[in-house]
Amino acid sequence: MPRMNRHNLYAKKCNDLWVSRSLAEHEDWGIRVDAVSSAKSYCKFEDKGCVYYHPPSEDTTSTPPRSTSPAVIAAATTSPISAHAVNAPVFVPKASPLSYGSSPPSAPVTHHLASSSPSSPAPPDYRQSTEHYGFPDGEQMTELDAQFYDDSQHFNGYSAEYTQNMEVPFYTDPSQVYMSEPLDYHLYTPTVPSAFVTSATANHFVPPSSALRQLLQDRSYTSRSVPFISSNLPEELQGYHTFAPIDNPSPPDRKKFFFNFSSVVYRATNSKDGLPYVLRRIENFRLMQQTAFNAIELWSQIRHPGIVPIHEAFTTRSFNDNSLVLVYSYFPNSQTLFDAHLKSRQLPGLPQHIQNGNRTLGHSHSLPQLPQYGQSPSSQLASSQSMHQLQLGGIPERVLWSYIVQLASAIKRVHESGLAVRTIDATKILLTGKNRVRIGSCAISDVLTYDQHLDIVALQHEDLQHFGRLIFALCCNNPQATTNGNFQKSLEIISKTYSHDVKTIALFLISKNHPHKNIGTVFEMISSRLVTELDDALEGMDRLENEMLSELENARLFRLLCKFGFINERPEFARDARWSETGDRYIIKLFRDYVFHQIDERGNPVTNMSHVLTCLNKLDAGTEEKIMLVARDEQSCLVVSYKEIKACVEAAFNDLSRTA
Ligand SMILES: Nc1ncnc2c1ncn2[C@@H]1O[C@H](COP(=O)(O)OP(=O)(O)OP(=O)(O)O)[C@@H](O)[C@H]1O
Repeated sequence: MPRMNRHNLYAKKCNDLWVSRSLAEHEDWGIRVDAVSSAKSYCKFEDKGCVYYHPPSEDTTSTPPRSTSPAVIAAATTSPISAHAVNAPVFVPKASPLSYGSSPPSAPVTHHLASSSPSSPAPPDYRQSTEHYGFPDGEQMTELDAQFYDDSQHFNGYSAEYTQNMEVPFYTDPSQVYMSEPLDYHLYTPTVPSAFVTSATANHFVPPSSALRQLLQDRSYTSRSVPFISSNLPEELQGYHTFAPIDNPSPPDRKKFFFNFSSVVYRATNSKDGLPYVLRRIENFRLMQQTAFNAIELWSQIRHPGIVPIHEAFTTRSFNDNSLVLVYSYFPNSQTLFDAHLKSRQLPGLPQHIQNGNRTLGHSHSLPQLPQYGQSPSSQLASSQSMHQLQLGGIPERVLWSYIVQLASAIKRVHESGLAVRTIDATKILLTGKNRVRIGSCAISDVLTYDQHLDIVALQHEDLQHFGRLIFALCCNNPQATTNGNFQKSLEIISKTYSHDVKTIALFLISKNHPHKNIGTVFEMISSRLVTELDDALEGMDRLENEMLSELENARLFRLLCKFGFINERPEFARDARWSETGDRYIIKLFRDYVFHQIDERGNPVTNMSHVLTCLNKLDAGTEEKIMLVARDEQSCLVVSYKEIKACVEAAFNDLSRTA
């Protein structure tokens, strides 16, 4: 004997518009019904032991003559349940052991739940009094009910894109009768109309919605990935544990950026806050005086969107040498500008993952890779000028100006703090998001040269020169664009492929003895570009706000699910039927079954997220819509509104909270 359809969404009445359903049900029971020939069908086994309810025969007087027209059959078997059809009386199980409770998703009600107010002193035991909520045979839907069910025609505030994704029917066969549950706009936080903030197109700083989610997933995956634990690394060091090297080249390729000291970068987790950090270790450096760390104090006060924040520094012998370790914020999946723009072009033909060398952490290999942050998305290829710039190996001018503005702003902050950056180099500037750059490895040079008493103005001049060299390198796709006799050729490339303003600012920055050379003058020169940058940044902010708005729903539903988790099946009340099986809690239990434990006509679990989302949102909004909840023994059912269930959930939760 097949399993009973305990929470079937359809009324199982062997008549009328339920013909396709009843046919299936009969087949379930091994009884063939071969006489379905009209919209007003009949059951051939009505008088031969059919287990289903058959309405009284007076109905048949108004039955139109049977038609054998295929069109009529199709209409009868494929049309979704209509408002009128829902009006038909719902099967109320009598004493027969073979009768099944049935619950359409929303049932017309004329009998209301007497009282489910959380404040009622003694909630009724609904299991004992459910007859009141059944439908007497032949009861008709009121005009009000009909209007109510016509609600499905109302405006659906969700975008077509969303509903397409979410409204997956419960059953695979679309011809089956299923009352769709439109997502009602007032149950949700309305999103900003796409005419104002489009989420499908890329902003200069924010990729399209789907790519943004993927990007964040990838970052989160990288942050949480369990690193390969090397036996050479300390297990614990100054409150950091789980060390993993990030993308460090093997010794022969390793450059000595910091005054002939080589450095290694690790990711490690801080025991205090549990967050991942980047630890840059300067190998074989012996710090002689504590005063060298004064620079760290100054740098740690600088908070700027264009600078990787430094947190602390310490010396250690845990790596079997004298090492200096500086701790920075971790930006998962970031790349250096060198890796993003210069390295890949230097080795044409080699796949990126090979060019990336022995990358250990930093990019999630097992997840599909997004286009690299800095590499040109199609929107950046729009102009033929950008195309030309890319063909020649440089980066699109819009991206270049974005980098110039961000880096200039970061340099300005540092110079105004009386410091010099000293790490303006493609290998030390990180691309941490779409067209977002941050200067990394700050403060190291200051610690390493703490005893040299260098002239800060000269160092700031040097910063600007390095800035100019970086622009040349990015435009010409050549890290040595200004050295080794390449300067004239590089200048020609810039003149041909970029605007006059790029050439002017690049030349100004690398010039040696310009009388007014400082970061303030740089800003005067690039002022016209700031507006575009600001506009794009603000537009990106709107986009992100909009993305966040759609996530607000998650919090609502999560809170609801938590409450269900607290209330349902509490072990300490397992034997206390008065608590868990009566009143509010009983309704909540049945509602939980209604939401999560639906089964289809074959007895298979229905795992339709759309149904769950719709129900939970209606519950959270506390709508007046009524649903029929069927007891697990299928001997009784309740008709309650979402509003009443909401009150039950609140009451039960408050009840628990009070005793907590
Ligand atoms: N704060 C950070 N967050 C995330 N990743 C970082 C951070 N700082 C550096 N990295 C990553 O660590 C890796 C190594 O950085 P490093 O500065 O050593 O680059 P490099 O190109 O190997 O330079 P060098 O040749 O000087 O060692 C780079 O892939 C970089 O993206």
